[in-house]
Amino acid sequence: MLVLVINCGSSSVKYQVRDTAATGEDAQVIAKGLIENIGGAEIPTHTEALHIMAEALVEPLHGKTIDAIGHRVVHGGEIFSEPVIITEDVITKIDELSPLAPLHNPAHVLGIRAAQETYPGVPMVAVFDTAFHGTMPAHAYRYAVPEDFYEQYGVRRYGFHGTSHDYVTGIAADFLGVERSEFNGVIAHLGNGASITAIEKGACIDTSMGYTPLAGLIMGTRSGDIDPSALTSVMIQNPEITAEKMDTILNKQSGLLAIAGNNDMREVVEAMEGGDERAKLALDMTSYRLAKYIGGYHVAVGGMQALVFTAGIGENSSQFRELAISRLGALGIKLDAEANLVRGDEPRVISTKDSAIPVLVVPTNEEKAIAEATEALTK
Ligand SMILES: Nc1ncnc2c1ncn2[C@@H]1O[C@H](COP(=O)(O)OP(=O)(O)O)[C@@H](O)[C@H]1O
Ligand SMILES: CC(=O)OP(=O)(O)O
Ligand SMILES: [Mg+2]
Repeated sequence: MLVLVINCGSSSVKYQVRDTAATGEDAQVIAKGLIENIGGAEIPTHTEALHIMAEALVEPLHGKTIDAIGHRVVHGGEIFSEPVIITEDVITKIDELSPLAPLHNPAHVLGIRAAQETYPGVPMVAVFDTAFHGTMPAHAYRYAVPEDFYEQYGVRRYGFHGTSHDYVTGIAADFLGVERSEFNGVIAHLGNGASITAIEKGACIDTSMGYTPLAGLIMGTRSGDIDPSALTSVMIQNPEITAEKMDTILNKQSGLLAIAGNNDMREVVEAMEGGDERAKLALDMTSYRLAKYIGGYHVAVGGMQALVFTAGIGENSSQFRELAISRLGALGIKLDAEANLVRGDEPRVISTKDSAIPVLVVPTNEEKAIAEATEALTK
């Protein structure tokens, strides 16, 4: 089956056409691309972006047609606990969840509408980042604020990157030769956005992102956890900082960017190695925060059988992994410095044989997971 996977961001569209029947990643990926700067003069809306994508796909498709389209949707609220066929009602609900993911959901709706125009009649599926986290118990997802916040505004922890955490959990259990339903682990998805998930018996019982993808770990441009009173205090002292401005500051002008002056992990590591103090502080803060979460989730899952790194930084930055793992001595975790330098697309162990808990690197593949979910609902 030929599945077009679309990940519509606010100003970009990432896409892949995958042949789910082919064997191996290289054979499955028929075409992929990234269209940026939507909203500018050349590509004013998602409709034009999808036209550009459709044009770019004509040649690699060789006259074959797309059988189904899978859309990554960041927020499914409490409504969607698994992938669904997209209907008018589903689009309305994704739109209604926009206050919970103002950067993401409105773009998804535009992308779905544009895909309907560009590929009329092709069945479409929405795959939600939040869905995998639906198994969290109330003591993990509730916040200790008045009941009304939850009842009226849906204020609770939802969690994100679920497609990745789910996929990586399955691969890690397989790799360790453990039944997924018996697997307890901690998965660190470290990309531009970063989140960590506590896995008990193969399911999510806690995760670091919250009501929005701002919470938890320190990320490229997002602050992660911060005392909310600090923000209200700053806003009271400086009324020019409106709620909208504060939201932008915390999501786009914080994290590594705020402390190190750069949000690209490669460049921050390079700067630290060159003696840059700001870069060093930023990496110390980021790895310390991560290590605290790992310790906490080790307790939450009743003792992890493995710690797993994935996504852009988790898969590629041996330096950042080393910084984080060097803080985990209390858990008896020991890094194998040589294994940590090995690169590749396969799951691998980066801890020593006598490490109390194995540490793995497992490459994620959200597009593959979305294509498979789309196929399952449309074939
Ligand atoms: N070779 C590498 N070494 C260190 N960091 C890397 C490397 N490749 C990518 N990264 C980092 O991965 C992050 C992007 O991760 P990715 O999972 O692609 O994010 P997203 O999907 O959210 O755009 C960036 O911080 C980038 O610096
Ligand atoms: C939900 C989220 O943080 O997504 P991304 O990592 O793609 O920004
Ligand atoms: Mg990502």
